[in-house]
Order: sequence, then C-alpha cells, then structure tokens
Amino acid sequence: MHSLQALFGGTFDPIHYGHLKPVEILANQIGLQRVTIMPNNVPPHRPQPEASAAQRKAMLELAIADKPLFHLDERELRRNSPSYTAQTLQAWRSEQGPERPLAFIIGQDSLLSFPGWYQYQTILDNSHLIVCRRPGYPLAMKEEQHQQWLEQHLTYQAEDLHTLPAGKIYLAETPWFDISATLIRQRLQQRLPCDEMLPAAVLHYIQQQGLYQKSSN
Ligand SMILES: Nc1ncnc2c1ncn2[C@@H]1O[C@H](COP(=O)(O)OP(=O)(O)OP(=O)(O)O)[C@@H](O)[C@H]1O
Ligand SMILES: O=C(O)c1ccc[n+]([C@@H]2O[C@H](COP(=O)([O-])O)[C@@H](O)[C@H]2O)c1
Repeated sequence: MHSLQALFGGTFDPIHYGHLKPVEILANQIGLQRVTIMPNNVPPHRPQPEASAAQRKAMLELAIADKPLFHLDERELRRNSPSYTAQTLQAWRSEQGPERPLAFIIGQDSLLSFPGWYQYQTILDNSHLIVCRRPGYPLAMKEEQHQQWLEQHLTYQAEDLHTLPAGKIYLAETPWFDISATLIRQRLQQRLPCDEMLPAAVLHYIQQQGLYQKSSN
C-alpha cells in the first residue's frame, strides 16, 4: 500500500505556530509520517509577500530544523508565475502515479475561499483536502452550490484519506490557534512582543534581517 503524501502550501510570511501546531496535531491524529511544506512564490489571490522568497525559505528552514515531521519542497518557489494549486497538484499526480493517496492541507479560511481558486474543481481529482480549524471563520460555505459541493465530497473517516487516492474533504478536529501572519507583521511593526506566536529562531531571523518593520497592512 502507498503511504499518504500530505502537502501543506502557504505564503508563510512568516511561518508561525498557527501553521505548525495544528499540522503536528493532525499528523498524530490521522497518522501522517511526513508533511511536505510548500511555500509559494507568487500567491495567486492576495497581496504579494513582504519577505522575499529566500527569506521565507530561510524562516521555514529555521522553523522545521528540529521537526523531522516536516520537509520543504521548493517547486513553487522556483516558478515566477502564479502558484496555482491545481497546476502544482496535477504535476504531483503525474509524478506519483494514479494510486498514491495525496492530500492538500489548508486552514478553514482557505476552504471558504476555495471555490474562487483557479480550476478548483480539478483539485479534488488529484488530491484530498484536509481542513484544519481556525478561529473566526464559519464552517459553512457562503453559497448554497458550494455547500452542496462540500457535502458531496465530505468524509468523516480519516481512513479514506489513506486508502483512496483523491476526492475527499476531511474536516480535522484540530484545536484553534488564534495566530495569523498579518497579526505578527502588525505587532512587529508596533514593536509588540510575538514570542508566543512563532519559533524563537524565526523571530531572531526577522529581527536580524529587519523584516516587517514597516508593515504594508
Ligand atoms: N492559525 C491558523 N490555524 C489554522 N490554519 C492556519 C492558521 N494560519 C494559517 N493557516 C493556514 O495555513 C495556510 C497558509 O497560510 P498563510 O501562509 O497565508 O498564513 P496566514 O497567517 O493566513 O497569513 P496572512 O495573515 O498573511 O494572510 C492556509 O491554508 C491557512 O488557512
Ligand atoms: O490556486 C489558487 O488559485 C490558489 C488561491 C489561493 C491560495 N492558493 C494556495 O493555497 C495555499 C494557502 O494560501 P495562502 O494565500 O493562505 O497562503 C497556498 O499554497 C496558495 O498557493 C491557491
């Protein structure tokens, strides 16, 4: 049997505990041996990151240095075109073959915006979606047709993620972490402490590089 390959995409400007902790807990809950963190270069639907690709990569490396669960994939970082998840997952599927279970991990806010993603319906042809809880976002989709789409694909069995190659949406029971990169950037700009929100090595790097001092938020 092929093991489930889990991908966690993001802008990570910067990486924080709201990214790391839910995914570590998820890995324990559903039995993931490895999670591939995949930073994008050109996020498709949001303002461009303040930190450069090299700086975001450096922060990710510091954050996961002592966490063997995680490793980094740089395929999106190397592309200068928008990092469309549908295209990236199509490429993963071609490499891994039709049988291998693949899952893309997102937070609850990303699920709500998901129907606006480029070719979103094709994403489930190649992958499952695993959704981590995030405070401040409803669990129901705004439009009825998107809610129906969600319900058609929902599974309550983590086992499905391991046995089927793609096509399921799993709402994971991970705890809430009320942390966002936006909040961290704002707090850093205001010289407020962020020690509880991200790894010390990442915070040290931010200070060394003088990042997020003039926030564009
Ligand atoms: N606190 C959190 N809890 C659960 N999921 C999260 C949390 N923060 C981010 N995520 C998820 O991690 C992925 C990458 O998020 P991203 O790098 O955009 O972080 P962010 O904190 O949302 O950033 P920003 O505030 O700059 O928009 C997304 O799928 C997002 O939903
Ligand atoms: O493909 C898209 O249209 C698309 C739209 C929004 C977000 N994504 C991806 O979803 C992941 C989380 O995005 P973000 O902006 O919350 O960091 C990241 O890998 C993005 O590249 C992808």
